[in-house]
Amino acid sequence: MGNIAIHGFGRIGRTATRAALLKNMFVPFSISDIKDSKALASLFAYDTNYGKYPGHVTAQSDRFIIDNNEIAYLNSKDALPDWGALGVDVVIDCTARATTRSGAQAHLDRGAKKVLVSAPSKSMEDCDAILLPGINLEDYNPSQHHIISMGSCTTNALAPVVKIIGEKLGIKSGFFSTVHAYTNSQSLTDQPMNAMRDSWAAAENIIPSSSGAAKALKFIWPELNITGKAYRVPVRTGSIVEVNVQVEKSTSREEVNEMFRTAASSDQLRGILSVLEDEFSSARIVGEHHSSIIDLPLTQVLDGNLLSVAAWYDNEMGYATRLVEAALYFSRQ
Ligand SMILES: NC(=O)c1ccc[n+]([C@@H]2O[C@H](COP(=O)([O-])OP(=O)(O)OC[C@H]3O[C@@H](n4cnc5c(N)ncnc54)[C@H](O)[C@@H]3O)[C@@H](O)[C@H]2O)c1
Repeated sequence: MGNIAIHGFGRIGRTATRAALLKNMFVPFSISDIKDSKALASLFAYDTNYGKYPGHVTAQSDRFIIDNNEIAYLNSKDALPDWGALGVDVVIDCTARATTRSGAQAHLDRGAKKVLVSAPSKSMEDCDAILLPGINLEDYNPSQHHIISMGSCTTNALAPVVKIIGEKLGIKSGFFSTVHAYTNSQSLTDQPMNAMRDSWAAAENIIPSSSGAAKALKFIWPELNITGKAYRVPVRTGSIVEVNVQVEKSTSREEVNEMFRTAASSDQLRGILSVLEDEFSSARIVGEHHSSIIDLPLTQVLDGNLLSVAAWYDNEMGYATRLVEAALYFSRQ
């Protein structure tokens, strides 16, 4: 297995590290950020969304000690780490700065072999592939794919839904809307932001927003005719995407729900897709490692061909778990 580095130790970087360590997947070779290591260690140890890390966490200026693992801390305020000299193979970029090709290429120029971007790239030209666990990870081509985007948390929640409905019933066209927790890209109180709607207080508003999920899905299924948007709402994590599609083949609510039950226990989607039989709210899925959790009681079918399906996802933990699984996969190829 090659060395994996976490670059950007914010919500996704810390949650990915927690998932990698607690699921015994790997110990990151290094963690890098531009902030103080002690502050970052404190945030890792005591997390508002996931509670106290169940182990020992301390920091010095150049390292974290988590459990019995010493993990190098590289402050990259002035320059990116020299990945080649360090022997790092896969950099998971969780800073939002690698969504352009030049931002991601900077890691390759510093000697990394692969960059895994924790977001949708700005355009198809800004990455070599969009690869999602359970969907198309096996399309990874080590000689061609060096900058890999894993899409967004919403992409990963939507993809199993689109895959199953597409394969079993055929999708003519459709819309999705995700009701999404707020994130650090929004404002705590009102202030002008680049995206106008982000200018209003995140914990006090329902904020319509764009979603890059449809664009990322088109990389996987170029013929897919789906588009959608997001509504950012005042929860700290935990989101739900509703997909409304017209299907080719007439179906029933019972048939659709049975399709998802079967898919959730399939080899390809076990651990990625799950189903809820009972009625819950978003608190139910906070901390879940599955990245697409179908709320079966919400499934609706109108006139046989108009279908509505809702999938929950912990936008942090579900996505971060897929991210470390993907990084591990690339590091082993
Ligand atoms: N939060 C979510 O629910 C979520 C889900 C999926 C994907 N994402 C994506 O993941 C990325 C990170 O999101 P986040 O919510 O973790 O953001 P965040 O603001 O919590 O974390 C970003 C981290 O990157 C660090 N950073 C900034 N510039 C840096 C630099 N030049 N070098 C090193 N570190 C730097 C920051 O100090 C911070 O710790 C974004 O692209 C976001 O779209 C977020």
